[in-house]
Amino acid sequence: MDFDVLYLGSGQATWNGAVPLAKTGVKIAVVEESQYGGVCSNKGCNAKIILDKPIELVEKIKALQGRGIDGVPSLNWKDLMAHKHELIVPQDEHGQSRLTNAGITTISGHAEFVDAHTVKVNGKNYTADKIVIATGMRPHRLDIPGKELFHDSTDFLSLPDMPKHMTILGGGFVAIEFATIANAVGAQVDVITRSNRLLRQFPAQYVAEVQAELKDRGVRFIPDMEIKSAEKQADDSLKLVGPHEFTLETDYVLDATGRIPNHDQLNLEAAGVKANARGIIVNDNLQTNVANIYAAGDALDKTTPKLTPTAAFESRYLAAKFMGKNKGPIKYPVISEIVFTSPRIAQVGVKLDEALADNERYEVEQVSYDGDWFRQVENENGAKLALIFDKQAGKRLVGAAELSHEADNTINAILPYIQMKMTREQLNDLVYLFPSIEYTLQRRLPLV
Ligand SMILES: Cc1cc2nc3c(=O)[nH]c(=O)nc-3n(C[C@H](O)[C@H](O)[C@H](O)COP(=O)(O)OP(=O)(O)OC[C@H]3O[C@@H](n4cnc5c(N)ncnc54)[C@H](O)[C@@H]3O)c2cc1C
Ligand SMILES: NC(=O)c1ccc[n+]([C@@H]2O[C@H](COP(=O)([O-])OP(=O)(O)OC[C@H]3O[C@@H](n4cnc5c(N)ncnc54)[C@H](O)[C@@H]3O)[C@@H](O)[C@H]2O)c1
Repeated sequence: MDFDVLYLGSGQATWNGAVPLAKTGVKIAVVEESQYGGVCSNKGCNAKIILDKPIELVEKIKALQGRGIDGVPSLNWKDLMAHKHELIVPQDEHGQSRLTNAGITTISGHAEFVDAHTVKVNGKNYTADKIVIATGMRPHRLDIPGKELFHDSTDFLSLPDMPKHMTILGGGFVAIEFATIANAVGAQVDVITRSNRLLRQFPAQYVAEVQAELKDRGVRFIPDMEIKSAEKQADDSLKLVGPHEFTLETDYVLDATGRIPNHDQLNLEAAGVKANARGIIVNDNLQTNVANIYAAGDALDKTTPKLTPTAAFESRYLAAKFMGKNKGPIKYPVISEIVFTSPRIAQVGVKLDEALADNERYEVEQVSYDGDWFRQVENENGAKLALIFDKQAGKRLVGAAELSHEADNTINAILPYIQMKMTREQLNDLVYLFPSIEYTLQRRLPLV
């Protein structure tokens, strides 16, 4: 065999485990057909947050007008994009050197199975004892006439000029985060959804507040609408056509209707690996139906969220298994999620909507920050936190959700309490900085 372990794809689901595994002397190769480091590093989370942060900053400055700050700075898309390029362009090279510095062989090109132990790249066969499929997902594209006129999240993250009128199809993470960004830098934004519910995985009441805020800022929502076709007009604008004589003229269409796994391009049949439209099918050891082939990250058919931290967790789990350190099934910890809207919505553990629907089991404490002096330092109105307690487990804290500009920090602070099932005594032994979100939470959390 050429290698002990061959990883297909170089994203979070690969390098988090492959790098420490290589340091134990295991002979590893990674095949990558695009940019090293995968979607998150090159055309996902990192690029998005660079464009988002200045927008959050301006929102915070707006809230302090007349409270010590006079004047709102303007956002400049071209410079913002140049700043993004400066930070993101080196990620590809950095992603490759992170692997080679650990002694991993990198193979650039498209991988396809030849059999269960052999993968072909650029016409050359490579054999390995174990193979990990970590090939992630790509944007789903609507299959309608005129679809070639649409753009995806990767295009948006490199847009040289912000169009005057942007139309976004979909109501998920990408649609709403990018609507927030495009609106903030001055585009007229329309969001077209096939239902009337955005961001299904987040609390309905918080999503409604984010949607109302976006409407106030000028975003138009067109619910219950499925676009049937698109055509280019003489003046280069685009015309979208829907049922009941619906038409809309726009300058740019972002198709944000989800992501699909890349396994259809792996010749899985040659290895006999089973998959479905959601991803590669694995058991609770992340092992496919073919004993020496495993899968991790977005490539999986899984119910856990397809996010960077879950891909990294799975990658570390497999590496520990290959080191012989971990023989049991994967045990996911509580998982936190955030949508980078403005304000943000973040959550961890048991979901708020589920808790509200089951008051036999859960007790929900709704906390408003409007009367909290520390959270009013930035004059943020309407920020709120929900704490979810399990009545059947001694009223233990099992979930939390927050709507605020600081939701990421709050939920990160609450996560260890839930994951570690911390008691009041253990919590009292933590001496936090003052003033800080963690300090305020420490006093507020009624732990058992
Ligand atoms: C716009 C956007 C924003 C996001 N923001 C966030 C966020 O804020 N927080 C968060 O947690 N998650 C976010 N995500 C999700 C996150 O990017 C993914 O969950 C994460 O990248 C998954 O890592 P992965 O290693 O499983 O897959 P990927 O990062 O997709 O890596 C797979 C790699 O495999 C390569 N590949 C595919 N097929 C082949 C082949 N046949 N041969 C060789 N190479 C192949 C691909 O080129 C790719 O580099 C975002 C995603 C997008 C699109
Ligand atoms: N903040 C974050 O953590 C973050 C940010 C961006 C993306 N992501 C990850 O990336 C993945 C993809 O995000 P996304 O926004 O592309 O997908 P998504 O699944 O969140 O949203 C897809 C949207 O498109 C709609 N849709 C699907 N098919 C459609 C059709 N045929 N016609 C009209 N609408 C249709 C869905 O109803 C949904 O509103 C998610 O799994 C998410 O985990 C995470």
